[in-house]
Amino acid sequence: MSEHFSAAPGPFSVPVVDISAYVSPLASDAAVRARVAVDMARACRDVGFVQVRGHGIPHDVIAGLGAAIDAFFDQPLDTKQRYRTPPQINRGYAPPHSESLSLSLGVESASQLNDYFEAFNIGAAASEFSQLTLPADVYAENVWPGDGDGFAAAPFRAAVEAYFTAAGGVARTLCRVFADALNVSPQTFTSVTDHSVDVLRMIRYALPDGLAVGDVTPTGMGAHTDYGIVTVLWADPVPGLQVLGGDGVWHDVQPAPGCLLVNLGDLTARWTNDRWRSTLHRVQPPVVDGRIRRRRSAAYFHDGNYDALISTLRSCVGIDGGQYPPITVADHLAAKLAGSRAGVANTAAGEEAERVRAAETVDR
Ligand SMILES: O=C(O)CCC(=O)C(=O)O
Ligand SMILES: [Fe+2]
Repeated sequence: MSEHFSAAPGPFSVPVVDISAYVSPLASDAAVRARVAVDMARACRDVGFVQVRGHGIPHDVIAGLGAAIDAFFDQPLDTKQRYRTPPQINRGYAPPHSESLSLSLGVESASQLNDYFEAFNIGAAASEFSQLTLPADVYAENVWPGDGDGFAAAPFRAAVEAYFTAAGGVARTLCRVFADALNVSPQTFTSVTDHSVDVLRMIRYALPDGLAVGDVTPTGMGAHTDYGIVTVLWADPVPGLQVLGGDGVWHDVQPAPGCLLVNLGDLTARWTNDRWRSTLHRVQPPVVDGRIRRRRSAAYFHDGNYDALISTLRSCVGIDGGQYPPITVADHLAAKLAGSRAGVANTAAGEEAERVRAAETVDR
């Protein structure tokens, strides 16, 4: 049976799904979980973004992350630069313009005012998997900042690690929901995520003082799709994130109160033969009197084991066959990161690049 995978008709909105029945499965009813899975399936099919409520991350862990982000980024640029790593290592400090997200799709950055976000990345390190031999670049060791003027290293690390663990738990819970929503065994996910390439990217959007913006709208982070299985996003509840709807228009999206934003990545789109969407998004914080409103975010990327082979699920192939050849997580991530971090345009993303160009003509 073939299925039509176009966007749902009607106005754009990001559905809210409460996953608490999966966070505490022993205290919940199977019928309630089944309802959650149905709602999740619809959101993944129609939008590719979900407002996730009932995720179970304690308020103080989230508050600790916000304080840690402020503490690190408030330091002088020279101090932050000490924690830079080579572009192929997704760890440590990334100053403004060091990543070009639009190049991950093969679309050149149109302006110097693009990709002005700064980031600090941590991730799953090879030393945490002593029983496995993992590549040292993909599973790079973390670069933790030292004490600085007014910056205390130990509480920063404790807060960031606490959030990393909690967000990883949410990503794994989501995979249990996804398995039910796709009617596949939970092992479909657990078998490719026991040493998942997970990264937390903490981000701050700020324009350099005195920069003349003119009538250009700067883009904090260029249009892109995420690369992996699923992304769990915490963000300040202010405008900036824009999601490309099935209507070809960019829509502003903010986290709803008490919710984390969750979006699917390219590997899930490949797995499901685009039955579920890896949705294009970008960040464009509004400029008021030459200044942008403070915006912080933290994206937890759950990308799967580097050596996992992602082949379209049998139930999603349909009569036309799958459109994606099998690919390892490592090969897929390498092509994407070569674009965003090393400036080599990804030529394998023609369809997404087309959608970005089409939306740009609607924009202006
Ligand atoms: O800052 C945001 O809200 C989104 C960040 C994002 O899309 C990413 O890091 O991939
Ligand atoms: Fe993203």
